[in-house]
Amino acid sequence: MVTLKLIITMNRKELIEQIRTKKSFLCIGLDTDITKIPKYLLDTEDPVYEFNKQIIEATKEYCVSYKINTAFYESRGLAGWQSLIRTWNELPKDTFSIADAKRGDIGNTSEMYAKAFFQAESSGMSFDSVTVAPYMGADSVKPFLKFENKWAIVLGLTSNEGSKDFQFLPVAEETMLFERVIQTVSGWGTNDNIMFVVGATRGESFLTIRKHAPDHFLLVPGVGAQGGNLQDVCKYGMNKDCGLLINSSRAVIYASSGEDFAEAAAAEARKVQNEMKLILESM
Ligand SMILES: O=C(O)c1cc(=O)[nH]c(=O)n1[C@@H]1O[C@H](COP(=O)(O)O)[C@@H](O)[C@H]1O
Repeated sequence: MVTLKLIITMNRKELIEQIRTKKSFLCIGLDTDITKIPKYLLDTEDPVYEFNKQIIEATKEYCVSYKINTAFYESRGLAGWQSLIRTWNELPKDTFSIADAKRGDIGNTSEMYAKAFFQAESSGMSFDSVTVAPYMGADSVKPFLKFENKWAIVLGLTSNEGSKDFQFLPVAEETMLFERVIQTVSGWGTNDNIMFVVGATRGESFLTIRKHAPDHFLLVPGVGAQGGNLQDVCKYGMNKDCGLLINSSRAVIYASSGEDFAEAAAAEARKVQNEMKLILESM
């Protein structure tokens, strides 16, 4: 039985304050694969939760956000959902929480997905935000925007190779599909309840994205294991409020496969935070 924590949401102003206070815009991804965690943890009741708890404790001063990729939990059935709920419960109040579930369906189904990640009374979890795929259009995204103080983080331009299959297709003269997505989705909500995912591997495209979404926060995965460049992302993607949450998952949480995994994760997070501090100071 999991005891629910007091639910406190984080709005845009509070997120910006956290970035200024911690001098960090790092989001740590808890993509916790049970086959990759140190073997000694497998003797505990909930190894994935135990791993996450130690990672969170060791890294919380260096980041402003945690992103839990739900696939790593859903793939383990009931035990995985329990690890997910317990981990959500451990997330510090001063961090912005992201359920990276990439949901989106017809309206009444999207509403159920929103309840699954936002409404603790029904699901046991209340994340600040959930990642949403926009392919099914307005009625699939808007249900996520009906929840007060909650955010939809909509896929804009993704970091993977396959992003070239559709996202760069021209839909009008000098307009690519990802641009149309960002222009249109921006009109469905505000920069207080919509962010966009933009892959760090797309450094050159941040200028284009900022033309369409100058004030929105961007969630930027792809630094670390996928090789995206932090300096380039900041150069082209930052706005006056910082406007970026940079995610790193594997490079932080698997910095060591030994019993020192939490200290190694802290050292990696500190290294990225130090770089971010210098960038913020030079803004
Ligand atoms: O929405 C995402 O978070 C996401 C979008 C994207 O374009 N690329 C991408 O890598 N992600 C996620 O970001 C994380 C990246 O993990 P690392 O490559 O290990 O840092 C994973 O959870 C991915 O699912």
